[in-house]
Amino acid sequence: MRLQEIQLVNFRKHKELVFAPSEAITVVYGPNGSGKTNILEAVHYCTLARGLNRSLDRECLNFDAGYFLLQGTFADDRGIELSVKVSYEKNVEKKIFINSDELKKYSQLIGRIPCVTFSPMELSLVNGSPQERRRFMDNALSQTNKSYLDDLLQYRRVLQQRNTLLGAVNEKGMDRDSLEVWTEKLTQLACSIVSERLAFIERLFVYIEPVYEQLGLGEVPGISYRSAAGRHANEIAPEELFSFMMQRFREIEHQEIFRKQSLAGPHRDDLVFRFNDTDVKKYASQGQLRTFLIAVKLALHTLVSDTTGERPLFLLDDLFSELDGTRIEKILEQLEGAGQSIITATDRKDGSGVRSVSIEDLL
Ligand SMILES: Nc1ncnc2c1ncn2[C@@H]1O[C@H](COP(=O)(O)OP(=O)(O)OP(=O)(O)O)[C@@H](O)[C@H]1O
Repeated sequence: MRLQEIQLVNFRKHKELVFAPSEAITVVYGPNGSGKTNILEAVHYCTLARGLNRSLDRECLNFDAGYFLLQGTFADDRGIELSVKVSYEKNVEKKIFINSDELKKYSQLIGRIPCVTFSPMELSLVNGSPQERRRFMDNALSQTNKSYLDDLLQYRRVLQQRNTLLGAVNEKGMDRDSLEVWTEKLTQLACSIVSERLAFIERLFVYIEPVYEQLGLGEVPGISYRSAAGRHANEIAPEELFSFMMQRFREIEHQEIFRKQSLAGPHRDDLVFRFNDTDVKKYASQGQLRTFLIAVKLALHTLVSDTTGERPLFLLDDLFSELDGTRIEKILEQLEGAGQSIITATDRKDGSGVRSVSIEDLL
């Protein structure tokens, strides 16, 4: 998948801007605060119906404007074009159109234009809270697996119902039989989510290893799933997962009623990233942390590409900072074979397959 052209009207800093990247690597360079990330964010809107780093629609509206409009033209690897329009008016829900047809739900856009991002804010995936890592798995899986997204949305609804019920048992002494029904429902969905996540992590690791090998830095990555259900879920046979989780819920029922919330399940699970057999979060340097995140994203890019048959768009914000020259060259070498990448940086970068575009020339 590649972006042919995008037009921005009243989006963030840009009143009007047209950007047409090259088919391989484009580096958009310029001073801090000149609006480079704003362009990546606009592309991200057209692929995932939202801005980068969970920004709100109204935050993306230019300070002096009452609406913003984005129009992107994409072409898949077979050359079939797809146009996406996102329009937002102050205090009104945004509208998204694919080839002029308005989408009923934003989730209909997910997966149509596969996209992988790297942004310094995403370093929290490696060194931040478990929620960030769960979000990473959920976003990645939702792009490639529609039934995962359905299960996840249903799981969230059931979780809410069960938490309400736990509250009712606690406060009003409600009968626990109905709790058992909701525990079963929750466990069924939890099992499919955890199984999909485990398979995803296993596959992702298969892709991370060669990325690190090609980087040739002598650093060895590792990744594992940590289940709030007690022990490493990847040690449990899939057919035993349901009874294992049900048993776990029985064990913690008193605690759950006391706290009025569900204390086990995929909404509490985590990932552990390792590096040379130590926890990345605790021992990696800034540059190593960034390299780890980039390696995860390069691996994800290949995984999505192999799963969907379509090479995702690669959006990389502020890619080069805190990386030494060797790391930058090695990463660019890997991006060369990855389809279209759009990178932002403060300085121009020249090299094979790389086109540098000054932000000033776009304004
Ligand atoms: N809604 C908005 N309306 C107008 N200007 C905005 C809006 N949101 C952000 N900006 C401006 O956009 C600029 C930031 O743009 P952006 O993050 O794209 O910069 P950048 O070139 O990527 O910078 P850096 O190199 O520091 O990452 C800031 O000057 C900010 O004030």
